[in-house]
Amino acid sequence: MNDSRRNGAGTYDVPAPVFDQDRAEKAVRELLLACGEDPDRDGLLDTPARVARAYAELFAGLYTDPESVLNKTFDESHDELVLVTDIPMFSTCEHHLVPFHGVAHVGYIPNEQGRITGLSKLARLVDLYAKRPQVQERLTSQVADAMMKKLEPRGVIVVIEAEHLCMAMRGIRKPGARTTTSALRGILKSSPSSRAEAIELINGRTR
Ligand SMILES: Nc1nc2c(ncn2[C@@H]2O[C@H](COP(=O)(O)OP(=O)(O)OP(=O)(O)O)[C@@H](O)[C@H]2O)c(=O)[nH]1
Ligand SMILES: [Zn+2]
Repeated sequence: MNDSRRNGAGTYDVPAPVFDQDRAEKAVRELLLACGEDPDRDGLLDTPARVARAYAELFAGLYTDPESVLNKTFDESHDELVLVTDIPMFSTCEHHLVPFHGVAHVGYIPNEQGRITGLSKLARLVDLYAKRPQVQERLTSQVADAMMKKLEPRGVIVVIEAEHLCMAMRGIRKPGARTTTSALRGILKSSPSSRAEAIELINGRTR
C-alpha cells in the first residue's frame, strides 16, 4: 500500500511501513541501558516488549491509510454545516516523543450532491493521523486535506486545541499552556460569513 507523505519539497508516495517489534524491543532495552537502568531487574524484564507494543499502537496511523476511513460515504440532501466538536485527541510530539493531547473540532459543508460521511469516521480520521509522530500544525492540515480529497465538500474547518507535555513536564515547564491550530479549506476559508458561523459554533459550544 502506498501512502502520501509531505516534506518541504511537496507530496511524495512511500510504501507504508510495518512495525518491527523485535527492533523496537532491542531499542527500548538499549535506551534503558543508556539511562543507567538495569533492564534485567525484575520490574523491567517485560518492559521492552511492553513499550514496543505500546508504540505499535501509538503509531498505528503509520501502518494504515487514514484517508481510507472516508471510503464509505452516503448521499443525503444536506448542504449546510456538519460540525463535530470536542473529539478527544491524543498524539505524540515528533520532537520529543511525548504526548500532546486535547480536542479536535471538525466540520464540513457537503457538496451539492450532499455527499456525507458517518460522524464517527471524522473522529476515526483524527485518531489515525494523531497516531503518528506529529506536529500539531501538520495533524490539523492532514485531517482537513483528507476530507477535501475524499468528500469533495464545499468547505472544511478543523480546529485542534492541545496541551503539549514537552512544554509542561520538561523544558519551559508551562503546564496548562494550550495551543490552537486551524485549517480552513474551500468556502469555509473564502466566505467570511460561513467561517464566522463555524467559529461561533465552536467557540460557543457547551462543555
Ligand atoms: N510548531 C510546533 N512546535 C512544536 C510542536 N511540538 C513541540 N514543538 C516545539 O518544538 C521545538 C523543538 O525545539 P528544539 O530547540 O529543537 O528542542 P528543545 O531544546 O527540546 O526545545 P525546548 O522544548 O524549548 O526545551 C520546541 O520549541 C517545542 O515546543 C508542535 O506540534 N508544533
Ligand atoms: Zn515536543
